[in-house]
Amino acid sequence: MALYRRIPGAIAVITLTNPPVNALSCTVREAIYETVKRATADQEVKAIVLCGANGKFCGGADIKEFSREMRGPPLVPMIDMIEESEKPVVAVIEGVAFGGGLELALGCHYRIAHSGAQVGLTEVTLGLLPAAGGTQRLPRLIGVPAALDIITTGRHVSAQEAVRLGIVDKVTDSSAMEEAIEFAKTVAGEPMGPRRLSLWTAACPEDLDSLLEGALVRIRQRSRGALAPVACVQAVRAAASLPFAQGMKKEQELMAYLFTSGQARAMQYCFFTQRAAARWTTPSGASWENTKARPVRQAAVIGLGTMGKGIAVSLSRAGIPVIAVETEQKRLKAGRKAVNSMLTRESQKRGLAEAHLGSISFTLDLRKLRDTDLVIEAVFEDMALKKQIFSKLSSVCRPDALLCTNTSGLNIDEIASAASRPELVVGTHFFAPAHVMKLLEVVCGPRTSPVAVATAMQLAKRLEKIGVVVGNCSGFVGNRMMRPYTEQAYYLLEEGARPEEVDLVLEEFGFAMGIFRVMDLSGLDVGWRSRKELGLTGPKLPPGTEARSRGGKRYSPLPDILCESGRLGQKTGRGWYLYEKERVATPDPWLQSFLEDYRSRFGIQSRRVGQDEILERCLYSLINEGFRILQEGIAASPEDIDVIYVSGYGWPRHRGGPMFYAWMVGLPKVLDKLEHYHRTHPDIPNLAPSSMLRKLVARGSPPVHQWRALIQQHSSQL
Ligand SMILES: C[C@H](O)[C@H](C)C(=O)SCCNC(=O)CCNC(=O)[C@H](O)C(C)(C)COP(=O)([O-])OP(=O)([O-])OC[C@H]1O[C@@H](n2cnc3c(N)ncnc32)[C@H](O)[C@@H]1OP(=O)([O-])[O-]
Repeated sequence: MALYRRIPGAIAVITLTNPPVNALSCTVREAIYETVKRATADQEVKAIVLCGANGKFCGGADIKEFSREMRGPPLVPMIDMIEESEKPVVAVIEGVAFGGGLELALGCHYRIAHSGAQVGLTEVTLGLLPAAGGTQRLPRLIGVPAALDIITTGRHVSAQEAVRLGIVDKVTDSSAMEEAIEFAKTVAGEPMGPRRLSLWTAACPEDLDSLLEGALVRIRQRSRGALAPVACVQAVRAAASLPFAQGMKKEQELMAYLFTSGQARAMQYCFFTQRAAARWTTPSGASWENTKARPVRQAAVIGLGTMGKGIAVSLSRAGIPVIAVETEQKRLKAGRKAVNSMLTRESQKRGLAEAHLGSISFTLDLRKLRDTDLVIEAVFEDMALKKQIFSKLSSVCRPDALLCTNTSGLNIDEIASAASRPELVVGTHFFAPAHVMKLLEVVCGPRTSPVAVATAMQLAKRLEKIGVVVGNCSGFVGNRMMRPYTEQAYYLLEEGARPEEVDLVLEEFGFAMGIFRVMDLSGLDVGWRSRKELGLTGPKLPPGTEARSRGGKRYSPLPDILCESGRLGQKTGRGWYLYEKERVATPDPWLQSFLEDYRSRFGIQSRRVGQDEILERCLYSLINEGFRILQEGIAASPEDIDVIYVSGYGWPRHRGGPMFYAWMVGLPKVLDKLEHYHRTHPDIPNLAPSSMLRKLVARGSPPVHQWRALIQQHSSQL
């Protein structure tokens, strides 16, 4: 809908009305055509003001319409009609002007923004490109370099930066509407020719080719294999080198190619599943709709290690006062110093005023937590230590305080058994660095109450994180699926592959980093500690245990041997790679001869391992574990698993997520390959296809959004 009204001063006001974000649905487009025609035809109207209802200008084209047959009037001629108006059209940008919303504003002759507004051509984040003239008008308005950056990244641009770049003509702290109306009166009657961007020429640097080549290099580093950003570069090249009409033709051609691509489907799937994750439910019937979260006015963090520091900064950044607790003065002092410098960097980076930050106090005294609403324990991954802390917290905290643990895989219910109110114990699994990573696994134990889940999910939203509710099992969802993936990587090395070969395949697939480079970055000792905790190596391993078998299952001692020899990754300059120059991984000849010795020691015949096998064994074993997790009800839906992997484990967005990817590849193929690899490696039981996968194939591989209904027939642990 678009409302039309006349106001004094010969002004017509057109208001886009399509909550919640005034998306340019078919109905809205029809209404814009109608109202703009009416205003331009009305002799008494001297200027037009275009705005959006509910404090938002426009969230762009209606993404929900993309999976349906497109109906209604197209956007491009609609925007051309506005641009061709002889009467000035002034856009009032409040809240957001994203994608087609900004393109609509670029068709207007003037743009007035509120200081809190954000603009952007975000289509690339949906696997598309700006296809309503954005790739042609924005470079003409602000020049090729700035437009190239905004279009290829899809980043949100603040009003302050937008006026600096010239995207908007004016920014106001007061009413942008009133400002726009007064402004419209001042330009009424002026010729609009000079304000039509399609008639402008895009300012571009001498060496356009190296600018565009530079952008392509950054795209390859940032999102290897993604089609949309590359198409964006081609469209901007057209803006810099072709007349408007030809440039528009190029834009449309590129959009037609992207619109039906699997990558666009995958990225739009990510858009909606990320939002759906907030609509959590549990089999008990508790859900985001019927369970009220408790207020969190003050929080506490126990332990100022790597995770604790990041969690404290996230809470403070959200304006929540924090009490940070440590056990020793030395660690407290170091923690305080680190947290304060992280906060300073954060507030500078985000332009956050000191006033916005929640205060942080540091203490050795747990009793200071008596009035705290929520405590997050982030100490060493040791069950006994965590239980000790939860027992102490039960005696000092208010009986209704929420007790959260940041464990990355220990049993939530066992930790809860040490607390006087196990129903208020919930897992809040942050990802390193905790003040950067978006994902928060909210882990439910069998006794965790709905109010605890609701409060933790509300906290996730407040911290601008993506909360996903998962059940309680070793490694929860994310880390549990990483285990078979990592094990396969080790087995591939045993059988003849090299770390750089495995990593290349995974990076070509779209991961920013392959598994061996990731392990070297986070430190091989992290996995070593949890294998020791699980008794797979180290002091808990029964003497005489076969080197390459645990409980009748294949086991690779490769990473243990590296750790025992002090090769812990980047932090020791050696791991799976050599790091002579800081952070630059180079293949290590030592590792090559070590692997050859290892294979001959265990009588393993080395062979050339193909790229397909590397990809399939790593990804399909991870996906298979995902099906087991769905089967056991540890995750409520495949969509939740995909959100976890895309927002917490670097799974490339243009691949949708592991479960969506499996469906795109074809479930019968995944099943077939798993059966093949399991036959070849019967000592790796987690290669055996899960019954959920078999069931879905037997049911004709229904689309991902239909799996949930099938899963609910199984038992849920949520
Ligand atoms: C031709 C042209 O070149 C091309 C081709 C295009 O234009 S392509 C389109 C380009 N547009 C975008 O990339 C902007 C996408 N949206 C956002 O970034 C955010 O939504 C937001 C605007 C910053 C608001 O954030 P929010 O946190 O306040 O609320 P929310 O929870 O995110 O959203 C609230 C509800 O609105 C829904 N929604 C948001 N934007 C939508 C859109 N463009 N189309 C359809 N639904 C949309 C969303 O699914 C959710 O629904 P539900 O879950 O409640 O059922």
